[in-house]
Amino acid sequence: MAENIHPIFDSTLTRASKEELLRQRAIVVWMVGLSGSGKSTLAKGLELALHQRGHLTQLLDGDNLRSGINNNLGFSDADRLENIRRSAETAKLFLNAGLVTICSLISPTAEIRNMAKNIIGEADFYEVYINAPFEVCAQRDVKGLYKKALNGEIKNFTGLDAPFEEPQNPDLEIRTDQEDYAVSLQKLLDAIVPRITFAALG
Ligand SMILES: Nc1ncnc2c1ncn2[C@@H]1O[C@H](COP(=O)(O)OS(=O)(=O)O)[C@@H](OP(=O)(O)O)[C@H]1O
Ligand SMILES: Nc1ncnc2c1ncn2[C@@H]1O[C@H](COP(=O)(O)OP(=O)(O)O)[C@@H](O)[C@H]1O
Repeated sequence: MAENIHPIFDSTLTRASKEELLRQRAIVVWMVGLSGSGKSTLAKGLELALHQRGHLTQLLDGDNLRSGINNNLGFSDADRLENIRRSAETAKLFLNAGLVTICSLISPTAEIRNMAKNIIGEADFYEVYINAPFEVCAQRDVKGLYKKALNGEIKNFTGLDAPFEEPQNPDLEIRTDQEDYAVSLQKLLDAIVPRITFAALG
């Protein structure tokens, strides 16, 4: 626990000043779902579509974060909790810089997602459940991980021998087993664009 620290607080240059500069409202879009459900594909697509509409964005994807800031973490419960804690703290930095911040991490338990929501703040946390059943993800097996996990070559694999608790009350649910990429992306855009559209006050 950090002691004897005194964070600076600048009341002149606020997040609102930065949002005004960027002509957008900042938000954290937190995508939850099994490996292979479509998080990274949709996160990338959403980021590009928003960029093309003139928004400044930042994508934080689990695999990428685990290649850098989280590269000392594995897939135990404790490491996943720390992985999400650091990822949420990182997202909060981008949020406070006024960016539309898109996070795509499995985030497998209610405890983990609540922690992320508490770090970021409920008002700025938009949870999207990218839902595809385990069997569909295993069939897709984009990275060959399901085959390895089912052969016992990977331990603590989400949905197999590590838990995945479905979000009970997400802000948005996308069924990637029932709708194609274009439909899924459009649903995301319909939900997010109004929330980041800048409307000058007064
Ligand atoms: N055991 C196990 N279980 C699940 N996933 C595994 C595992 N080992 C490696 N991978 C790869 O790690 C990516 C998930 O990392 P995350 O940081 O999103 O996971 S978590 O939120 O901490 O649970 C995940 O990426 P996605 O497929 O994009 O979800 C995998 O590429
Ligand atoms: N509606 C959809 N949205 C996103 N991806 C989809 C959809 N339908 C099928 N897919 C496919 O599912 C796979 C998802 O892989 P990926 O985005 O890497 O998942 P994750 O990041 O959750 O592990 C891709 O091969 C993608 O083409």
